[in-house]
Amino acid sequence: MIQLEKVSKTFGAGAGEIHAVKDVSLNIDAGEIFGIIGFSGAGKSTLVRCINLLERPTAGKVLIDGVDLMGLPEAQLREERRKIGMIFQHFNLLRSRTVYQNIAFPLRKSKLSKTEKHEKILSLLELVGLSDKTDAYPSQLSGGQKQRVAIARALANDPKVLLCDEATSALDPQTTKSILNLLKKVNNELGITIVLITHEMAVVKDICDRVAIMELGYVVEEGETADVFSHPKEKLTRDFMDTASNINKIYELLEEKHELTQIKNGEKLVLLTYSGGNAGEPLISYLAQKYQVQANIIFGNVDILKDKPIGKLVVILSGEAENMEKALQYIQARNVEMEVIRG
Ligand SMILES: Nc1ncnc2c1ncn2[C@@H]1O[C@H](COP(=O)(O)OP(=O)(O)OP(=O)(O)O)[C@@H](O)[C@H]1O
Repeated sequence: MIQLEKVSKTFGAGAGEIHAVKDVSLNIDAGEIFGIIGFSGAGKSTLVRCINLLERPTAGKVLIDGVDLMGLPEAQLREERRKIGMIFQHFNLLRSRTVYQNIAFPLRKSKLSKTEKHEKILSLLELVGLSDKTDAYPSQLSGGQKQRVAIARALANDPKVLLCDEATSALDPQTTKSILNLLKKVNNELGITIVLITHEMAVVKDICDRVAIMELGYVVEEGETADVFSHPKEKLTRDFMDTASNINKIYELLEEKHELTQIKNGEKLVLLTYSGGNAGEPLISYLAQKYQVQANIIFGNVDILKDKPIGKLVVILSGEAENMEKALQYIQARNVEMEVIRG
């Protein structure tokens, strides 16, 4: 549905040249929720703005349903753009207009009759749960309510795609959750493809089917959300995963040489990462039964990524040297990732 082919975007020229997006190729399928994650300055906003040509790529191609947007004359491009709605971090509502008028705004050039427009606006208000705020002004609304108005406005022209530029970054965690639920509903009930960019792992974890990770203008890793985060190839991906779990706490304890992390001669402190079915519990009892290797759990965390559990356990393993060796081999054969932190 959305194809980006070797898209690059450069700002400025000469010594001040900034390569915001470099050689990015992505295929986003119809009906999916696709996340683009990266730290500030990675190029996410620029890339997402290239999808509707709010930024014109310096090189590469943008195709929507096979139509090459960069080859279109202005009038036709405007038409194609109506298929792509967009919402922003700071909502961008018209402050001097009511909720109703904000949603009506993109319909001013629509071919719908006055009654059809009115009905459309009422149904959008119902969809986003703001039927009782028709005549309110943006200043009278909470952040979450403002974003709901922005979503209704973005859906007014029945787009096929909704681009979300840090749409929940200005919201508290509970409001974020409710906006993400609304986006899921929009995706499920209206079949709209959603591309969202965020620096928050929690957002990706909750709703993205697939994800791309950006760094310095490049997409450095991409794939199904649970796969990418259960077997991260890049350090950056691992860092994102860690921001959403308590795993960093264990690294702090290690740094402090906390007594929990102290090991005796012959012991090993290991981090086990498992995903999907290969849960930690039977593994640990098996190590004791079969190899007489004891596992003392000092930290545990389970994340649910798009319905798939990803667990992390930090354990101290102790036992006879020969048995330990076999136990470690067994762990790896079980497809549980193992990192020896100490020992
Ligand atoms: N219009 C512009 N003119 C010049 N440089 C720009 C412009 N827009 C973005 N940049 C630069 O391009 C780089 C990528 O910025 P971009 O906003 O795309 O990153 P981001 O990952 O979305 O970060 P953030 O979340 O902080 O917005 C940055 O170095 C930024 O300063």
